[in-house]
Parts: sequence; structure tokens; C-alpha cells
Amino acid sequence: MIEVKNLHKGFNGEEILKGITTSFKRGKTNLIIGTSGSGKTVFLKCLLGLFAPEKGSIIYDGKVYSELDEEEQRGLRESMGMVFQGSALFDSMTVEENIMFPLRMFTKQKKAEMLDRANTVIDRVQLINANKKLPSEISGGMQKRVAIARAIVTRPNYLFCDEPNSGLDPKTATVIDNLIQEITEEYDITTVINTHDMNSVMEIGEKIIFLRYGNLEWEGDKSQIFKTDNEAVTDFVYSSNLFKKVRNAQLKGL
Ligand SMILES: Nc1ncnc2c1ncn2[C@@H]1O[C@H](COP(=O)(O)OP(=O)(O)OP(=O)(O)O)[C@@H](O)[C@H]1O
Repeated sequence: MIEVKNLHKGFNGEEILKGITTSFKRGKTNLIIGTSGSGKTVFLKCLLGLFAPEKGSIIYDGKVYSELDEEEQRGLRESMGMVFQGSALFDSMTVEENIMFPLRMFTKQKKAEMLDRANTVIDRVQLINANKKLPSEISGGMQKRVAIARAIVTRPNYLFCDEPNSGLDPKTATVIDNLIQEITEEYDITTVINTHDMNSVMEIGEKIIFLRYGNLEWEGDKSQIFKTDNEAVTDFVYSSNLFKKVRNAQLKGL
């Protein structure tokens, strides 16, 4: 579980996050949504320990990050997995080498042990016959599977994903969303996903926080977001023509 209390973060005197308080449960897919520039990425970077907040605290399963010493903070960061926007795979490494990379960086395991663990996660994300391929030789959906496998290979307690299905067709995007949700539940990980994708919201939004101008404007789940009266949220949700049509059809009882 991650608890965030009164989090403030700014740059050059401009406040970007203006006192966010929320919590993210273990085993659940937690989504951050909001308009462009609302502070979602800054918030995610604070959760990753990449930005130090000016005020407030982030508590990881009872451990207050700012109260840990350097080594404890490093240990905590090593228990985090990250799926970057656009996958961010190493072009010159095979799928298998990409996935083993965090084990090489953070553990002293022997090669056979690393290979064994890599193959376990390769099976879990259902990457078939891809071990020796380069990222350029596999599809975008498969690249995401590699990115997810690499993020979970170290058995993280926390998984952060930045736009994990950007650039994928809607069907593949849903498959990737569902894979992240299944893994989150199966391995009991606290997962936080930064997304613009309303399909993801509908599919895996077990907890959703909506940021607006650096404030937490609304929070709830996927069943509540379509019923809320909050104007900023409905503006955002129904900004796509497709969702507007669905809403109008619902209102007309079609
Ligand atoms: N390292 C930084 N230094 C200075 N300002 C920054 C830095 N990182 C982000 N900002 C500013 O913080 C604000 C929020 O940016 P952020 O990237 O978090 O928005 P976002 O909600 O993720 O937007 P988008 O959906 O477009 O990715 C922006 O005005 C941005 O310019």
C-alpha cells in the first residue's frame, strides 16, 4: 500500500502539485488521470523517488520515504518496477537480455539463475519464441510484454506504468491492460498507472484519481466515474465523441 499525505512539489517557485492526499492499495490497479499538464508525471516521479517533495510524505507499506536513510531509500527503490512510455527497451539487446538487465544491475545472481527467472516471467507474460529476438523484430504489443516482464523480473512490491498502452491498437491495449491487472493481483503488487486512455479506465480502473491543476479533483472507481456529477471529470470523460454518443444513448435509454 502507498499512502500519500499532503504532497507538494514545484519547480522554480511554481507549485505543480498542491497538496495531494490519497492512497493506493496492494493487489489493485490504481490509475492517475487528468488533463495535460495537471501534474500526473510529476506525481508518478515523486512516487518513484525521483523527485523529492517540498512538503508532505509518501509512505510505502508503513515506511515514510523521507525518514529512511540513503541505503534504505535505495532498497525501497529497488522494490519498484517501472514500465516506461514507449517501452524503452535496449535496441541492441535481445528480449532475454533486456529482461535480465535489472537482475544484472541489482542482484548478484549467477547467469543460470537469472536465465531461469527471466524465463519464468517470459512465460508469465506469454512471450512465445521471442527470447533471442531484438526489440525491432517484434510487434509493439510484444514489446510491451517485454517491458512488463522486465519490470516484474525482480519481484517488485510496487509497479509504476507511464502510459503503458500508448501506440497500441485498442484490442492489444486491452490485452496489455488485463495482463497488468492479472499480474498485480497474482503477485499482490501495488500498481499505479498514468494514463490518458478511457478504455483503460473502464477496463482496469479499480481506483482512479483525477488530477486537475495539481489538485486531487476527484477519486473513485470505474463504476463511479461514469455517474459522477463532478463537471471537470465528466468534461474529461466525455471529451471523446464516442463516449459522448454512448452517454447520449444511455440518457435516451437506447
Ligand atoms: N523537471 C521539471 N522542471 C520544471 N517544470 C517541470 C518539470 N517537470 C514537469 N514540469 C512542469 O510541471 C507541469 C506538469 O507536468 P506533468 O508532466 O506532470 O504533466 P502531465 O499531467 O503528466 O501532462 P501530460 O498528460 O501532457 O503528460 C508542467 O507545467 C511542466 O512543465
